[in-house]
Amino acid sequence: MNDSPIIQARGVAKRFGDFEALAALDLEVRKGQCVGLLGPNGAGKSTFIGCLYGVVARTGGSLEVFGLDPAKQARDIKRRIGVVPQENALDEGLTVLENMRIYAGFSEVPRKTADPRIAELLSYMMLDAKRDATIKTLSGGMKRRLTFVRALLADPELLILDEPTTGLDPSVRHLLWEKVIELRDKGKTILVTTHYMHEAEVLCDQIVILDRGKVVGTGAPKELIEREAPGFVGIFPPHTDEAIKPHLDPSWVLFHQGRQCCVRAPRFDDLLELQRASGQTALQMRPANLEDVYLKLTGSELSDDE
Ligand SMILES: Nc1ncnc2c1ncn2[C@@H]1O[C@H](COP(=O)(O)OP(=O)(O)OP(=O)(O)O)[C@@H](O)[C@H]1O
Repeated sequence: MNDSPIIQARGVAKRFGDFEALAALDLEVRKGQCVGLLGPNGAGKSTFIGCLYGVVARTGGSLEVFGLDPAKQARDIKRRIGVVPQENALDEGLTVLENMRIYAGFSEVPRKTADPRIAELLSYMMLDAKRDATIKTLSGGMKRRLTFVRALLADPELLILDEPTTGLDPSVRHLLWEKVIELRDKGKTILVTTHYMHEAEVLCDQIVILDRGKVVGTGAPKELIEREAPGFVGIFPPHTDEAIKPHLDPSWVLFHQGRQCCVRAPRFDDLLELQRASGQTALQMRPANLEDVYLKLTGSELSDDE
């Protein structure tokens, strides 16, 4: 069995003039993995996706997708990738079916199989009743569902989802998650960018966190939490820092989320003791999660002495 990686990036760099959008990015994605690429706006996620797809020319490093170089063999790679871009890019004046047919043509789906495949996918995403509706009459959630199944037309080996659920209501988000999990369980390889940490925890078995073009953290969600931000977080109301600070153990971490004052401590009981000693009541106490890791690694977690 060929178990070479689907994506192998070594030291991938991209400069736009003097600006370094990606600096020496290493990433390996194996068949059947769902890998999440996280990072603040401008971290370089879309630039990397562009490099994979051959639309952005990297300026350094080596990159292979299915063992091929996107700088030289983009066409062969594109044929095997399905992309859900940040913007839906549907033709608003045409119907659902017309959009799917046009895309089937781009994706080189043979004419004979295109219509049955389109029918199957519209039904898969519960869009069959909208087959003849014009795109401009669809809701945002329907357009996103259509963009999602459009990416599946050629039954791609690798699916790239660029912020697939941004701005969607929770019911559509959950539907898309269900479908991504189904595809992952069937052995599809998936690369997803997202700003939703919970989405990354639900979908991804590996996470890569980028900040200003550099990898700042990588691992399975649970591993990352254990390594970077273990324990429990108490979220206290604004302006409670002064009351809390004298009661902190040096090993605990004080940081801010907006104006709220947060404390991460190893044990839940530590937070109960902190409440008692400081006379402050936490708004919420919860196990640390990927958001805590993200805030720490991308520099948003301000420690006491910063
Ligand atoms: N064609 C370009 N010319 C100059 N700079 C660019 C170009 N494309 C991207 N950049 C810059 O490269 C950096 C990385 O951008 P990129 O779109 O990859 O970030 P991102 O992580 O995808 O952000 P977002 O979450 O907002 O989509 C940004 O500072 C962006 O302004």
